[in-house]
Amino acid sequence: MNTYDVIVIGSGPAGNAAAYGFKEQGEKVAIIESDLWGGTCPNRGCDPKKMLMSGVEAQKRVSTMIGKGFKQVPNINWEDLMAFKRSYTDHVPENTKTGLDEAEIDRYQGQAEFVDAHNIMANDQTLSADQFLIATGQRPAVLPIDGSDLLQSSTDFLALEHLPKRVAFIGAGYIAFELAVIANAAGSEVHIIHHNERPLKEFDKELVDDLVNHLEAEGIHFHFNINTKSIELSQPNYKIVGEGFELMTDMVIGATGRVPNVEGLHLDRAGVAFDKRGIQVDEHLQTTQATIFACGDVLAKSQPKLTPVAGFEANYVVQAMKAGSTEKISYPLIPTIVFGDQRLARIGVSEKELAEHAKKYHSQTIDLSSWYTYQRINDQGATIKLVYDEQDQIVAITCLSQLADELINYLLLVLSKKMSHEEVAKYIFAYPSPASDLSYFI
Ligand SMILES: Cc1cc2nc3c(=O)[nH]c(=O)nc-3n(C[C@H](O)[C@H](O)[C@H](O)COP(=O)(O)OP(=O)(O)OC[C@H]3O[C@@H](n4cnc5c(N)ncnc54)[C@H](O)[C@@H]3O)c2cc1C
Ligand SMILES: NC(=O)c1ccc[n+]([C@@H]2O[C@H](COP(=O)([O-])OP(=O)(O)OC[C@H]3O[C@@H](n4cnc5c(N)ncnc54)[C@H](O)[C@@H]3O)[C@@H](O)[C@H]2O)c1
Repeated sequence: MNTYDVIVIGSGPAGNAAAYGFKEQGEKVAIIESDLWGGTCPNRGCDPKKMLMSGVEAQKRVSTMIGKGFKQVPNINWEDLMAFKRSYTDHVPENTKTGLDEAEIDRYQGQAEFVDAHNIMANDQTLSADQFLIATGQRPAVLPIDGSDLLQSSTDFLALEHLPKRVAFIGAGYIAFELAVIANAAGSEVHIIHHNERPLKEFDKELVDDLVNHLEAEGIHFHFNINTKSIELSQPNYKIVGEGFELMTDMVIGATGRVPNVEGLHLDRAGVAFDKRGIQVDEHLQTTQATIFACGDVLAKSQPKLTPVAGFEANYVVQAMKAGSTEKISYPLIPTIVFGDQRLARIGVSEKELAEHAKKYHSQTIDLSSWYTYQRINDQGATIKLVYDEQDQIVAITCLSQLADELINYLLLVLSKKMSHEEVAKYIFAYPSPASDLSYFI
């Protein structure tokens, strides 16, 4: 039987980063992956989505300049854009494997199943280790409705050879917004069906409403307060049925969240507790079994499920597992972005906290469209909202603009370092750029 110091389960951003970390610490390490090496982010998540989004960004930059030197909005050729995406994704599993091999981290392909707290099976082989790290991520949730087998997922969308004429998304979170923008820009008729009237509920309502208005003007159809009851196959199309609602479409994407990959692991045999949100861990990312830790999307934790969060936890857990005991994990500020031609980005105290203690906070919304940074790119929807506490300290910021993804990272540094206006004003930022506006916000 092959024996290791540590076995990592899952080769996504969490597991892969941790495996290298253990190796650098001089441990004998193995990693088990049941599907594509590299995990969700580079194969069927962030990275392929952003490759497709780059086509949208190029198109939308021209469309905001119509009448200002440009006459025509360019069409997106889906097949070519997909080939561009594949030029990256096709190499991810092989490159991931090569990297692990070069680092002398043993790889096993197969669904990992615990035998007990020190032994695991992968592809009929039993492996043993002193410690395990579970980093098995999440998969798309499937709505429990009639015809749920007809639902497709973000994974299917990101691999579409040909774009259907009509696409409907059920759910109005990150995935629906981002993929809807891509499909709409590439020429599909796009519908987003949501069960209440509050899409993207982790983001500021005022700016979400602005984003919805912008996307409606771009041609995306929103249907709020629709409880989807069933999906029917109406060859060759699909009929989505809700109360007093029917919609014909060519593809239905379920985008109602993601669920942790825990079932196949036989966690009960290893004494690892979990619930429907994921694996339970303490503040050292240790599970209910002392020798088994977990990190990344599979955790039952409230931190957003994002690639940089998975990487942060991986770095932490390598130290925690090696040292036996370290300080509790302490998360820095975590910025989040909904990508699109208009990007919605936020940082700081959660919308839930702001709503629950509304009296403690006050805010200011600034229309940035006439600021030179945004005027020069004709970004007419550019807005920033700053939320302050009773001491007038900034506690949360939401921005909506073509440059929000850049701006939020500068604001992350300013907020993390608790920089005052005077401190920000000491720096000379390159002009004109989103950074050169910083001292006017802070
Ligand atoms: C469409 C989409 C877009 C996204 N966009 C962004 C974005 O723009 N920015 C961002 O920060 N995040 C984004 N995310 C989230 C990001 O992809 C995840 O947060 C990140 O991949 C989590 O990493 P992980 O290693 O925890 O899990 P994963 O990347 O999911 O990796 C887990 C791995 O474990 C494997 N596995 C599962 N069970 C077993 C088992 N029993 N045995 C062996 N292996 C197993 C899986 O096959 C998988 O490869 C996006 C996600 C999706 C779906
Ligand atoms: N840009 C990014 O960072 C990015 C992009 C994509 C995905 N992600 C990650 O992937 C996760 C999953 O994304 P997601 O969009 O699937 O989940 P999500 O949790 O962001 O959104 C799911 C949405 O579906 C709605 N919903 C739930 N049940 C419904 C029903 N029966 N009918 C209609 N709507 C329903 C919810 O109210 C919610 O708005 C995200 O939370 C995030 O962690 C991140």
